[in-house]
Amino acid sequence: MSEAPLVGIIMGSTSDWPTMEHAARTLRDFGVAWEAEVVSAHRTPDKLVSYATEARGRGLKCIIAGAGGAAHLPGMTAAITDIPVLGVPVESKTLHGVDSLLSIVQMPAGIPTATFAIGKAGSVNAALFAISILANENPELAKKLADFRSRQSETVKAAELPALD
Ligand SMILES: Nc1c(C(=O)O)ncn1[C@@H]1O[C@H](COP(=O)(O)O)[C@@H](O)[C@H]1O
Repeated sequence: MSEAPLVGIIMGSTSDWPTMEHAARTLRDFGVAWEAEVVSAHRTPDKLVSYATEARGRGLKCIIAGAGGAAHLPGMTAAITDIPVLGVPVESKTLHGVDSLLSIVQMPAGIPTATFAIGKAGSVNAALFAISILANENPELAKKLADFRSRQSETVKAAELPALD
């Protein structure tokens, strides 16, 4: 039997998966149980309501929501559930994700929605942020996060710049 997911990854369209899979890969690398689904505030509003309403009861500790363009999904999810919602602006073709970023970040006071960088960096960081939320109550996960950070530092310190021609 597979473990019950602790982190839900939702996205407005299958076209967001090349961005959002980085969140899934990061969670998988840390051994955190996750699930991923397409849920759209615009195209499947009833599915959004049921997903967000049931999230806490199903044991999800936070939701990573990625969307592009008029990216209402993260904010609308946060409007329905009070578990943390981490928004990832997906890079759009016409406005390069600035539209997505501004749609997610400018929430009215009272409905907080965390907002990450546009694209892959935001997707990875949303997952690392979810891991740090879970690590508050899970010392084993906290140790994995600390080890990840020190490995990352060592890699950067050991990096060498190319010689000039
Ligand atoms: N921003 C939203 C929402 C929403 O916020 O509910 N639903 C779909 N979308 C976005 O529309 C873009 C284009 O979608 P298609 O590629 O399916 O046309 C995607 O980036 C998706 O996140």
